Amino acid sequence: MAYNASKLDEKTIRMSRKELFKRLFSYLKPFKKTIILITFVMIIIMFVNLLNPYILKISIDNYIKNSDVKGLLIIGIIGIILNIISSILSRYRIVTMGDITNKIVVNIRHDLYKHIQKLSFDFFDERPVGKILARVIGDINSLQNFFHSIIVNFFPEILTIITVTIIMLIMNYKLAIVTLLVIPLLIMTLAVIQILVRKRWENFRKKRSNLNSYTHEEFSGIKVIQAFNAEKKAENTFFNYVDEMVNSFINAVRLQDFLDPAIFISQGVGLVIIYTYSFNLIKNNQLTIGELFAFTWYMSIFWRPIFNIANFYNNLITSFSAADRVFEIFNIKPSVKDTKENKMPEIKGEIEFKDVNFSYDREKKVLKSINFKVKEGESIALVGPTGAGKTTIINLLSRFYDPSEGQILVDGKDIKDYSIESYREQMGIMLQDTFLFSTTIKENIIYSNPNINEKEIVKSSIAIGSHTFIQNLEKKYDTNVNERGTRLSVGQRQLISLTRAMIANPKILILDEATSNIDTETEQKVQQGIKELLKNRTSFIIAHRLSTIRDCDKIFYIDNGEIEEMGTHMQLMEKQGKYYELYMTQFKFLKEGV
Ligand SMILES: Nc1ncnc2c1ncn2[C@@H]1O[C@H](COP(=O)(O)OP(=O)(O)OP(=O)(O)O)[C@@H](O)[C@H]1O
Repeated sequence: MAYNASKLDEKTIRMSRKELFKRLFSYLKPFKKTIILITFVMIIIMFVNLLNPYILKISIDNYIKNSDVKGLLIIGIIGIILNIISSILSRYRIVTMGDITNKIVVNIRHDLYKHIQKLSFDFFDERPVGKILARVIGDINSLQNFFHSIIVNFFPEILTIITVTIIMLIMNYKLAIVTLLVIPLLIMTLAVIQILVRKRWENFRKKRSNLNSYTHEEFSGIKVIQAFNAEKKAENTFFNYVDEMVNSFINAVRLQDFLDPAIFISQGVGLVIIYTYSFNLIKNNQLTIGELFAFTWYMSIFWRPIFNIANFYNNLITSFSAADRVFEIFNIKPSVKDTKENKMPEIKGEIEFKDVNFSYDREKKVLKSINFKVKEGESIALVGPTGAGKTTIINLLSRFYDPSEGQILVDGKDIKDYSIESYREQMGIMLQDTFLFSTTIKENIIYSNPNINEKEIVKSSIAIGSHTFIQNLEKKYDTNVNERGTRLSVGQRQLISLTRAMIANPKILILDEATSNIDTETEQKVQQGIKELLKNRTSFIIAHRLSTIRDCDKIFYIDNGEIEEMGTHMQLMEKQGKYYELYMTQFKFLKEGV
């Protein structure tokens, strides 16, 4: 838990190779037919490639040796035609494979995006957004190499190695066996490098993810950095992250660079063995010159796929750590379980919390035995000190989290038993963090109800009090608000966000500090609008300014995760308890302030 910091390396859970391959290969299934066609094309290409040395052998042993120019010409033309066909097919194969690998990567990214969207708040609590981005973008891009290598290189190369080995064995089995002697040594070297390198690539990905997360956070908080003249400090931290990433990269690459020399040495040793051994065979007439030329050509055809497979192997090792990171997220199930098939019927609005306990981190209890029942259409205010648990009650009612213990009933039904979508579409939620998207005001308002018409938008905006300032903007409702709505003042953002919640026409309305940043004069107007819109809906309002919630049907005073007092404003004032104290403090403060 609680891993949400750029500098903390993520813990990745390694999957077994079998499981990884199973998951990766499942993405090849939709392209089965094209892959079969491509494999067929590849076999033709391979056949032509393997024929070339044989054509050379015939040319030398049959035509050059006997000075048969006509025969040489014919076999030359056949060779050229075959190679032209092979080149055309090669081009087709490369273009088609590129297309397939791109599509596969799009599919994985799409699936991952859809999956992450369904994950519950605790998933996002536990990791910085930058680290999620690193997986959705960087790690998935690395998988493209894997698929490209596996389809473009791996299968045809394996096929080539097998066929060339058979040809070499048929041509001269003694020479072939001698040639293959170096292979076990090579495989052992590759295996050792693989074991060591995988860990280093894993480390590189973690460092890259940290850098991603830090950069994302720094640019999001650039105003704070500039306000506190902290550019230099931020820059130094940034370069530390870059250094860590570069070092981890060099560490991995250094080890991986042993792969190529290992292959070169094996190939060199193989050639020396062939020439030494074939010298005696030719002397004893057990091998012709043409056969030797053809054999060495086959040898080079044999080593080319080994090089390519080693490259593929490189990709595979780097892709394993990327795949681990991608599929690890796929394995995370939303902690808030969705009962998709069970649609929530139309909500009337009776809400009951039955012995609800909750903890974000399974350690510290944030809500303790919360019990209350609210009638249909009532407005409830949640008040109390900072960190008391007010937003947490709203989070549970909105099903952003599920209670650790107890039940939340709406119209007598446990909300856990119904689909989240069918439940939330009957709610209007305005969160404390008024988040606007970088699009127009209109798009932001209709986010909760895309089918609403212009007239309704204006009507709601007038009721909430956002219409006047929107009319004064250069493009009115079509004005772009910039990322997170920075084009608007904080109060204006709240008004837009409030209009968005209202436009959802919800049965349950939740307003968390809806008017905390709006000036007193506008607020009075907004209060009137809110009052209108609260009619016929059950609503929960969190407010620190108590003047705004005096008229609510019930007020809950929350402290330290418990409901300490409950009643109307008048009842709680008469009781002269904690609510009374808070109210009087604010009242006195305002009076003195005035
Ligand atoms: N995502 C989270 N992960 C862990 N702890 C959390 C999380 N959100 C809130 N908390 C903790 O839960 C407690 C209750 O927080 P909550 O946001 O419900 O308080 P609040 O009454 O709404 O406060 P405020 O009036 O300041 O908004 C606090 O101690 C807070 O630190």
